[in-house]
This record gives sequence, structure tokens and C-alpha cells, in this order.
Amino acid sequence: MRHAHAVDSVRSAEAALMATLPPGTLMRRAAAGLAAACGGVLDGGVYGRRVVVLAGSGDNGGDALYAGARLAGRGAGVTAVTLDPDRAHPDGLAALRRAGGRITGPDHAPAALARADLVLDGITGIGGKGGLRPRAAELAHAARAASASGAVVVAVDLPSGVDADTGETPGEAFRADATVTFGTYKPGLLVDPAAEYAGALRLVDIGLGPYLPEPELEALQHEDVARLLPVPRGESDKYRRGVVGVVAGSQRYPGAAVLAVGGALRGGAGAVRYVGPAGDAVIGRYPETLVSAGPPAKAGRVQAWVIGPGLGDDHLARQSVDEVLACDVPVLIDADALRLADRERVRARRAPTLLTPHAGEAAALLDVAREEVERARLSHVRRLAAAYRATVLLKGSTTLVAEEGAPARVNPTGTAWLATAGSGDVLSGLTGSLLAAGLSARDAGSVGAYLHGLAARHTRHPFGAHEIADRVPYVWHSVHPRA
Ligand SMILES: NC(=O)C1=CN([C@@H]2O[C@H](COP(=O)(O)OP(=O)(O)OC[C@H]3O[C@@H](n4cnc5c(N)ncnc54)[C@H](O)[C@@H]3O)[C@@H](O)[C@H]2O)[C@@H](O)CC1
Ligand SMILES: [K+]
Repeated sequence: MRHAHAVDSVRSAEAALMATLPPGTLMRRAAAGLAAACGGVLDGGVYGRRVVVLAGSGDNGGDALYAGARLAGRGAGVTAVTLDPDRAHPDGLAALRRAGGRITGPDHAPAALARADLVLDGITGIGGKGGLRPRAAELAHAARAASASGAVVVAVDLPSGVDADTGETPGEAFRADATVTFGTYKPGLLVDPAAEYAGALRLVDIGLGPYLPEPELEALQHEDVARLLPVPRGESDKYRRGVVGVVAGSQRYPGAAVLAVGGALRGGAGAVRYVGPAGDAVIGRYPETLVSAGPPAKAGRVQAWVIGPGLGDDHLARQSVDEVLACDVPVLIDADALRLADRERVRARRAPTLLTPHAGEAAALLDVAREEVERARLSHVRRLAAAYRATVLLKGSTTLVAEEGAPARVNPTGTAWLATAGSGDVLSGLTGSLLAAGLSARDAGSVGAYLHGLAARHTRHPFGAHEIADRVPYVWHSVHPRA
């Protein structure tokens, strides 16, 4: 599991750890890890390379200056550009001077950057507030130009200008090829739009672990998913493995039913029951489906329902949503059903409910503009989970799963190629199937998103949504070869 902690948690853990150590120990640990990582990103090593350290006035600048000193000690030509010469970290400056580095002001930044092989962004870390101020923004521009002519930009702790806690980019920010972060990941490194500014991530252990509280955000890794995947046992039969009911499709959109069933057949449930008017299309493609024309209440027992893809919004659709919400089994609500599901009825349910909106649907449910949700995905998915007292999976560039009282999850496997018609229908079927197989709503959402993203990454693009469903068994085996 990859964990991310908010600034307040990092600060209190740092204070507790620092109280046990001689002054300056943490910064030296951070700088040592940073310098080592810089050696790793420079092809051909550090010796003789031109390094520019951009140093702000806080401890982030201090880290960068100490790392610059280490690189100078290994034979790099290091120039530090201080944003404000009178306020830069004095001990960091002294260390760099001793190691033979040069120190200069912002006026000389363009010339220094034009020749740089490596740029260290040490303007702001977790102490940064808002978008970069004008002088820092100019340095970010100059660093971008250097990057375009081949310099590697490494952000210290965070790309300066991104919000560590929320993943927002309120104004100008650095764009890094890699970010070396200290002690723990920060939510902003994992959530778009900020995550896009961070490049490849490297975590340096500075000993914070024992002092950190529960994370604000976590990302499943292969081994976590392998542990959660449902595996049939010797005594399993199709009912014990779970039956997932899919209420989807309409005369107008029969394909959504086929795609949702295609996802559901690959999610580990023992059987898929389809309810709706697209039974012929579903059977034509997947003859193993149990088909009934409806309504859901008469379809037979299921362990979880998926409702919504291509459903439409006529009175039959409304009735189906009401019937499904009245069942005492987990329900996944997607697409058209999101609009039709009464908030109070969802809040009153005892069995788990999982909503799977994209940004536009989430915006409509919260009565805000879509751009608002895209700008601050983490806070909006949390608001929605609280408003519906449900688990919410917010689809998009970084898919998030939120539930009150537990760390949010961010999916690490997404790809922009998933922005294709029908891809959400496959995800809802796949995730509902995991629910029917017994996973909690939070685990089903995060494992579903993980497999879905991985399947897309292992499918040659451009692809159609049905190909993602076809690819799920392959990635399931890559995650858990024996399952
Ligand atoms: N506290 C600790 O024990 C450790 C801290 N570390 C480093 O210290 C950093 C935090 O240091 P600080 O608390 O000093 O804060 P930062 O250095 O992150 O930022 C504070 C400085 O940035 C300026 N600033 C804030 N917002 C700005 C904006 N929008 N545009 C331009 N300038 C802006 C402030 O005026 C101040 O000078 C971490 O990110 C990490 O890099 C590491 O050395 C590890 C140990
Ligand atoms: K930084």
C-alpha cells in the first residue's frame, strides 16, 4: 500500500521525531536521499554535470542547498539561485559554499538554467500556499524552458506551487520529471491535476513512519489487490461465489447492457443475472447470462445489484431504481440511475451503496460546475460520500474512492485511453461483481478500478470498451497467478 499524509500530519510526526534527534538530522537525511536520487536520474552520473539549485526561503530550499552541496562534493558544477538572498537557509548556503558551489540571485537564473543538466526545484514544499508568487513563477517558466532543452527537473518534496493536501494547482507551478518526497507521500502527489506536475515519484525514508497517524489517502499496489481478489474454494458453487444482478440497457442503448454484463462476468461472481429489455443482445454475446425481462424484484436472488448503464429515465427505469434500493444487498449505482436515486433513500439504506459518477455526474449531484469537481477531486468525492452516506467512486484522470471514516483511495493504474464510450459500463459490471463476491464497497471500488485500469494498459490502443472487459482475466492472472 502506498500512503499519503496531509501537511498537518507530516508536521506533527516531524516534530515528534525531531524531538528525539540532534538538530538538523532530518534535513541531512532528506538531503542525502535527494542527492542519491539525483545521481540516479542523471544518465552518466554526477561528475562534471551542471546543476542549478532553485532555493526558496524555507526548509525546502534548505534541503535543496544541502543536496546541492553533496552533488558539488561528487564533482558536479553547482549554482544556487536564491529567490531572496537575505532569507535563504543560512546553513544550507554555507554548506554549498564550502563544497565549492556558486550562489547567485534570480537575475542570473535564465543564464544558469540555459546550461543546466539538472534543476532542483526547492522553492516551496509543504509550506507553500497558493499558486507561486510572481518571482517564483518566473523561475518556474525558466525551468520549463530548460526542461524543453533537455535538463532534468527534480522537485524537492513537492513541485512548488501545487497544493500538498488537495492536489489542486491554484496558479503557476513547477513541472517536474521526478519528485523526491520525504517521509511519506502527500495527497497532492497522487491526485490530478497536481499529480501530473510531479513526474516519477521517489520516497525517501527519513524515519517518520512510527510517528505518522492513519493516512488521508492510500493507493493499492499489486500485492494489496492480490490479497483482496475473490478466489473460489473447493466447496464453492455459483451461488456461494455470488450472483450479481445487472439492471442496464434500454431499447435505445442495448450495448450498455452487453458491456456491463461483460465486465460483471470477469469480476469473480459465480453468475450474472441480467434484468432489462436488452436480453437478446446480452445472450447473443454472453450465452452464460441468466436473463429476465424484469422487474428486478421478480428476477431471483442476487448478492449485489448494479443499476444504471444505458438505463434511460422512463417510469420503468425509476421503478427499477426504487426496487433495487429497497433490497437489503449491496447496490452499485451508475450513470442514469445516479439521477434517479433518491438521496434520502440511499442515506437510509443499511446494506452498502456504491455510487460511481464521473466528474460531470458528480457535479450535477452536488449542484456545482464540472470544472469545480475536476479542480478539487478529493474534496468533492468526500462531500458526495458524506451527502449520500455512501461509498463513492469518482471516475476520471485519477479515480478516487471515498467513504466516511476511512482513508480515501486513489487508483494508480488509470490511463487516458480509458476515456472511451462504454468504458464506465464495463467498470460498473466488474465492480458490482466484486461486490457480489463479498468485497466491501470500498475494496470493490478500488480493486475494480485497479483491474479496469490495468486491463486498459495491457490492451493495444486505441481500443473499444469491450476489449477492456476481455482483457480483465489476463491482468487478474498477472496480479495473482494462482488465483
Ligand atoms: N520540518 C522538518 O523536519 C523537515 C522539513 N523538510 C523540508 O521542509 C519543507 C517545509 O519547510 P517550510 O515549513 O520551511 O516551508 P517551505 O520551505 O515549503 O515553504 C516556505 C517558504 O515558501 C514561501 N512561500 C509560501 N508560499 C509561496 C508561494 N505561493 N510562492 C512563493 N513562495 C511561497 C514562504 O514565504 C517561505 O519562505 C518540506 O517540504 C521539506 O522539503 C525536510 O528537510 C525534512 C525535515
Ligand atoms: K519544491
